[in-house]
Amino acid sequence: MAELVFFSGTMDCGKSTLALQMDHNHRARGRTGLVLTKHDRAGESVLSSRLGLSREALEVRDDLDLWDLVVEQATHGRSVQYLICDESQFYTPQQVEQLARIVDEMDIDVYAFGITADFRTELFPGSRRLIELADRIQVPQVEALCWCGRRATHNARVVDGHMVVEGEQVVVGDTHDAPAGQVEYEVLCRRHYMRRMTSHAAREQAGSPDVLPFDLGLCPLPGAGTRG
Ligand SMILES: Nc1ncnc2c1ncn2[C@@H]1O[C@H](COP(=O)(O)OP(=O)(O)O)[C@@H](O)[C@H]1O
Ligand SMILES: Cc1cn([C@H]2C[C@H](O)[C@@H](COP(=O)(O)O)O2)c(=O)[nH]c1=O
Repeated sequence: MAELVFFSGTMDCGKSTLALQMDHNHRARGRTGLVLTKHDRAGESVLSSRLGLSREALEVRDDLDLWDLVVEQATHGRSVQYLICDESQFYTPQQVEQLARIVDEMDIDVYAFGITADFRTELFPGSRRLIELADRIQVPQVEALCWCGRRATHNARVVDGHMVVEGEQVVVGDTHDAPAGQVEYEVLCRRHYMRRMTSHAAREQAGSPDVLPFDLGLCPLPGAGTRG
């Protein structure tokens, strides 16, 4: 029986890599599917992973009806046995409902990949609907880590090293250093998310003669790589 599976984790935990691997494995066994994405960092109509792999993908625009898309493929004699849906946090709730219908009424497997919450810890509307409707929610095996060494659970938005908690929900970006004044992201454990303690802020505090180690949450200095 087909399933709607939501592979969900923080940024940079390997979701897009897994999406590409799953597509590869299905295709290697002669199955035919569609690969979709929305607002990938690498640009339009591409699904890219930080490991360097990428492939062409169908860009999901807000007005795209995913049910109609699959029906149209079938009408043209193209068999669809699975869907890979990356960056699914950006899909509309209606599109997620269309995915569930595709699973139930067409018996097609749908594998969705995405982050659950934004930089304010609020659920993206698409992710909320996926959590509500998915047969299974699966956490990728590779953990992204906070600078302190703990498992990262939150996505922080950072500008010039400082965490921001206000702004547009959607700003496409990466976890690498961004040019001055531009948005980048850093994954943090909850403790450091709550304290707004990015790696940059922790380094600044550690350098200050006024700060005791306790102020860093008994954590080692950034880069030390052990848990506090
Ligand atoms: N140079 C590298 N060598 C090995 N693994 C890497 C390298 N760069 C990135 N990665 C892996 O890729 C993961 C990010 O993969 P990606 O699929 O882009 O993540 P996501 O889609 O969840 O944001 C990192 O957590 C890391 O495990
Ligand atoms: C937290 C957060 C993230 N985004 C954007 C940033 C990236 O373009 C994607 C996540 O991609 P990844 O493959 O999981 O790294 O989402 C955003 O727009 N708003 C946010 O709050």
